[in-house]
Amino acid sequence: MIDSLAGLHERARQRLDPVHYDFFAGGAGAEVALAENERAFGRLALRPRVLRGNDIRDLRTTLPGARAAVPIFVSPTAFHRLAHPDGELATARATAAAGAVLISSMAATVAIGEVAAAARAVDPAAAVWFQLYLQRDPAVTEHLVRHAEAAGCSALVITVDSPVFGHRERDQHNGFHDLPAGLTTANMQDLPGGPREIDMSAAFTWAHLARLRALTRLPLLLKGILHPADARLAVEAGLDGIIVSNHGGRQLDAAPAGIEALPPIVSTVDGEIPVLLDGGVRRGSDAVIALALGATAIGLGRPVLWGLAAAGESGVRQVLELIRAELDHVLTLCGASRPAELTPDLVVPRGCRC
Ligand SMILES: Cc1cc2nc3c(=O)[nH]c(=O)nc-3n(C[C@H](O)[C@H](O)[C@H](O)COP(=O)(O)O)c2cc1C
Ligand SMILES: O=C(O)C(=O)c1ccccc1
Repeated sequence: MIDSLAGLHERARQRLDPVHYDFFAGGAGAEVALAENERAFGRLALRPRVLRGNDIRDLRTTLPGARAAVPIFVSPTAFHRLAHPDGELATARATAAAGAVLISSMAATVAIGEVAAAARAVDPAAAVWFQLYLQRDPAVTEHLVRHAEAAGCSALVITVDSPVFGHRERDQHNGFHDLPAGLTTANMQDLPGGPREIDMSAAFTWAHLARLRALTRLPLLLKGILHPADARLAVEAGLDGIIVSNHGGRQLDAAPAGIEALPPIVSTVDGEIPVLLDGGVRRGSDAVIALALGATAIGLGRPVLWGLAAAGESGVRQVLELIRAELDHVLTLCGASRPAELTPDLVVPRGCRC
């Protein structure tokens, strides 16, 4: 039986240590950006087309380093072994089974080599991307890149919305700072000079990104873009894609919702590179709205964590299958056969005369 996302969320809440639940669920500051991610979808309506002969549908989507069965990616999230003992291995198997793209976090509790191998054991063509924050010590950044390459990752995702770590008041109140004994940030253990902490820095510029560009032939995507001027700079810098995201409301609390930031970015990028989106996608209708506004694929952060905490690999499979089935259903109701047929005129503000 497949649960609703709300059912899986509730089961996850019951099973998780409340401190770890708060770490997964929480956002920065007053959690305005977190709430707005979901609310902003609620302010948009889909204006469907009819009589389009769309009884056969095709959700396949081409992305940098990935031919996905669905326009869905698992957003990078830290510490999956806090949610379930199988951690990122379970997430990798379920994501590969769904034909979605996995973005594995540098803050994973399983090393990228094992994560990618678990995905490929399910589907040899499974796409796994590696997410990293540029590290102040360039030797550490380079090692992470080489580990991702050796693991067979097909793209790198550089998260650029975290010059400093967001202020998470729930974590401060709960005193949550470190992983419990027995869990480690596995990607940070086998590095020059021994284990390192994940390091964030406000000193990075586009010049550092150019150096990374010269370091690897893997496709590079930037995650955490909200301003169209930065999207344009990403195109000019030769990036292979961008992910529009406010980091699930965990960084700048005054940030707009990803879905609100998307349209001007899609205009500026003008089809030159794919524009992906995450934040607040909870329903197939949210996914279709984002695709219609020009996203090539949508990401799921917390829903995957709820599935994982509720029922391990099976729970993540359920989450991905729920969103896929709803996406297909809403696509049908909107008169489209393929994500690429969705156009911005299908999306209108709720409460408008249309
Ligand atoms: C518990 C948690 C950990 C996260 N860890 C990372 C991370 O390591 N790297 C990263 O780029 N984004 C991280 N994010 C942000 C997600 O990639 C994503 O942008 C966000 O969760 C999407 O919003 P959603 O949770 O509403 O789907 C994290 C988010 C959560 C909830
Ligand atoms: O990025 C995050 O939101 C996050 O929670 C995290 C936690 C530990 C290390 C890196 C990121």
